[in-house]
Amino acid sequence: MMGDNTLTDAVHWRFREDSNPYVRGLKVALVQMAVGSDKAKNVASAVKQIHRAKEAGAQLVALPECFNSPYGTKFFDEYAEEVPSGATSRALSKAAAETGVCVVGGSVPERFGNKLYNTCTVWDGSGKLLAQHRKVHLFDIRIPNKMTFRESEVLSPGDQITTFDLAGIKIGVCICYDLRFYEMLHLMAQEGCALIICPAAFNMTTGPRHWELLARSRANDLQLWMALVSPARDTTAAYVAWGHSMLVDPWGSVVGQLKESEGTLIHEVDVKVVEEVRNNIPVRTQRRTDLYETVKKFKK
Ligand SMILES: NC(=O)CC(=O)C(=O)O
Repeated sequence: MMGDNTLTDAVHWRFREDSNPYVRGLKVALVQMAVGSDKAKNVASAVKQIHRAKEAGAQLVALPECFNSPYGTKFFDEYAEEVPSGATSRALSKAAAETGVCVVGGSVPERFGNKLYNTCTVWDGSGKLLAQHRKVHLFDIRIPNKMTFRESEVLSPGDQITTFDLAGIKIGVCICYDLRFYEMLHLMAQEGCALIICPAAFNMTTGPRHWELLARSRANDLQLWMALVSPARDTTAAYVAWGHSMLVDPWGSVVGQLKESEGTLIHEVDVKVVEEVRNNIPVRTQRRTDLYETVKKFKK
């Protein structure tokens, strides 16, 4: 029997023939929004998009990295807020409670004591803070004649690996540069994640080279769904985001992708595909850990 069962106010699972925990679908919305210099306007736009995604049937709505602030080290201090008492946190919590959807709040510059972090907050459908991820790997790179960026000049790195549970589906969160660190995402897969959500703002140098490559590689290697959410491209900004928010299935296939302008990608994440791929290609049980063991444990 197929039918709709309501387990919580926030999440409506679509159950199919059996009670296998992987036999579930979750409708996700990836909001590729324009981000400008007006913080209140950015937050209002995010709230509006959460409501619109809910109307379109989304059960989980994800926003991009730095959705309330321009992306750049010179902006973080000015735009930073405390979590969860700041205005942006309060707006996301309210939007989640009003719509009953889970909100993965991209990221915001977070002030904590005298430190700043690049932080993603996750809100359940009652508006409660479900998880908080501080970008673990700061974006410090130097590509001669192309770009230099040093988040560590102003930000501190997080020291937690973040996963949360949404009515039985384990979901991991990483932020942008974190995506390049296979070991951390491997641990999320090992912990049972079926989906990893990555709010991210790649740029015009690394975006065309690595964005899709990394999304598909992680999905394929870890045999799970990968959702990457970027701000829309603004060619007048100090840092020009690549855009191209995308959803990749556990086969490594891109099932949906936006272009560079504003838009929302809505798609069902079928958790059953995770099990299917892992059964069909059982690399998880075929590792030669007698020869190598690079990823060992999940430190809480
Ligand atoms: N902005 C980032 O954190 C990462 C990025 O743009 C890249 O890895 O490329």
